[in-house]
Amino acid sequence: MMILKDILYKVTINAVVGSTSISVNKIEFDSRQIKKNDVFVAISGTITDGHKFIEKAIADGAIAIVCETLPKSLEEGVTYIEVANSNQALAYMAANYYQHPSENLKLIGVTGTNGKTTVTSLLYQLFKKAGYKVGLLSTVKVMVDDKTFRATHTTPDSLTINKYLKMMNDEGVEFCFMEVSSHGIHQSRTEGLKFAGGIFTNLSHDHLDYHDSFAEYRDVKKAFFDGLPKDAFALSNMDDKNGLVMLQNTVAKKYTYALKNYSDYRAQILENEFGGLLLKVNDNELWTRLIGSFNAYNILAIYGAADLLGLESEEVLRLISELENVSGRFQYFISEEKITAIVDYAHTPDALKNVLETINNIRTKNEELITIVGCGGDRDKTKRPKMAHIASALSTKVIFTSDNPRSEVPETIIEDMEKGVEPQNFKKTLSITDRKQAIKTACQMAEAKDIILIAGKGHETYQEIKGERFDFDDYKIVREFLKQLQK
Ligand SMILES: CC(=O)N[C@H]1[C@@H](OP(=O)(O)OP(=O)(O)OC[C@H]2O[C@@H](n3ccc(=O)[nH]c3=O)[C@H](O)[C@@H]2O)O[C@H](CO)[C@@H](O)[C@@H]1O[C@H](C)C(=O)N[C@@H](C)C(=O)N[C@H](CCC(=O)O)C(=O)O
Ligand SMILES: Nc1ncnc2c1ncn2[C@@H]1O[C@H](COP(=O)(O)OP(=O)(O)OP(=O)(O)O)[C@@H](O)[C@H]1O
Repeated sequence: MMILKDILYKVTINAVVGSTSISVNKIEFDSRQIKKNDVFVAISGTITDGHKFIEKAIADGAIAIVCETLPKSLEEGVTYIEVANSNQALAYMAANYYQHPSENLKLIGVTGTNGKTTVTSLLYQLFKKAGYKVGLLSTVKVMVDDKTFRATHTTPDSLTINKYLKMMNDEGVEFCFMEVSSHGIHQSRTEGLKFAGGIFTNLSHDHLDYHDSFAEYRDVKKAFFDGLPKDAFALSNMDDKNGLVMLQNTVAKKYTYALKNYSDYRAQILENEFGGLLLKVNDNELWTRLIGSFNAYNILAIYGAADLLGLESEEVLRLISELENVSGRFQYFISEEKITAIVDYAHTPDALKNVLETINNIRTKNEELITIVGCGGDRDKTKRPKMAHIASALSTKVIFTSDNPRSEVPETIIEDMEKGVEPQNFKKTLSITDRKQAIKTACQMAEAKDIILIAGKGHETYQEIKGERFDFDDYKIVREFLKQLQK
């Protein structure tokens, strides 16, 4: 139980009806979760409006309502708080309710289009190896030191974030690495948190189904850096054309990393092969099992962050060489028949291009590259032809297939993709709606030394069709087919 007044600290309040000295049990923003003496925060969402459920919340026991517009008729005995922004109010209320857990550890936020999961997960691994108690809030999973929890979002809602951070406090966690998505920033999920550092990976075409324009998407990311406190660090990628923009208005201490441009943390790729990367980082040689030039950026960001967080440079170099790739991120194996199968989460044009270029830089001319790729339903349609264009231009064969069609007809998504294929590349492409069948066909087509890339789903273990999730694991399926095909 907490006093409502205390939970409202720092919330921008327009009007109060009733007493704020009442005891409330917990905070909820979903009327379906309301129990007796809870406070209900009404949020106007993308599908519906929480304000429609105020009456229901009261009927189910809510004792206080936080909303942007007061209902026409007010219930006796219920406290109403009119706020400027419910999402923001929720974020401050969550931090107050859980006693500001972000202030009791070093919280590092990683934002950008690609690389968030890789950078946060590797930082988690690195700090664990260095002997610390560590937390992780990522798309793949949430870790409270050694305890694993299922992730529902890249950046969960503010109540969930604070709940996990409080658990981390209770476990004695010193560092927490969290992914900060543009949806998360836009919906104020990270507001009221005290960050000790922010890392920018890169910015490319993504989420234009949600944000109105690229400029808005960029400014949302920038807002995260604008909000960092003075004693935090802001570490940005100078090889990305928006790297400087991120640092423009922040009061945090600014640091940079790059492969091509002048920066605080610099790297040069000395070797790039299927076994890993050899880098020269600020005059030291660094070996990593991670593959591909984009991972040189991730490694550099990790190196910089570890340095800024006080880890000793030599130890960091040693520990980085022990890091394992994140599940579903360039996860690969080589079959008995010497066919290489790679599963990668690349589901944006940029990420797909990176992965394909990485493979093409490593493979020889007589090794074929068969790519299996699809695009999600109910999401940004403009990336469909772009991804098909990239896949068909950079592979020897391509199979277009389904990737979480959701409420859409999968064949229509594939047709949208096919529009991006240039005429001279048509003969390389094939469309097989059923993803399992597409993987099987690729396995049958492949010969020794060929490479199969299955892009888009990475660590996901389901296929989402018409609101239902069916078991589906690219890595498991390709392994089984390649095993069956062994002669
Ligand atoms: C588009 C989007 O971001 N939606 C998020 C948003 O929900 P919403 O705005 O759609 O909510 P809504 O359904 O309109 O409902 C409005 C309000 O009414 C309430 N309600 C609703 C029904 C009811 O009976 N009673 C009730 O009180 C809801 O609890 C909500 O508070 O707020 C919810 C609570 O925080 C999120 O769970 C939800 O994420 C949905 C599930 C989602 O898919 N989000 C994705 C797009 C997302 O956030 N992705 C990013 C990463 C993307 C990436 O980088 O790939 C992420 O950080 O995960
Ligand atoms: N620094 C990078 N630059 C470009 N591409 C990258 C980078 N790091 C990873 N990728 C590619 O993007 C894919 C997604 O990587 P990762 O999961 O780390 O990104 P993310 O930002 O967490 O994306 P999401 O929020 O959608 O999970 C990887 O599988 C890889 O192909």
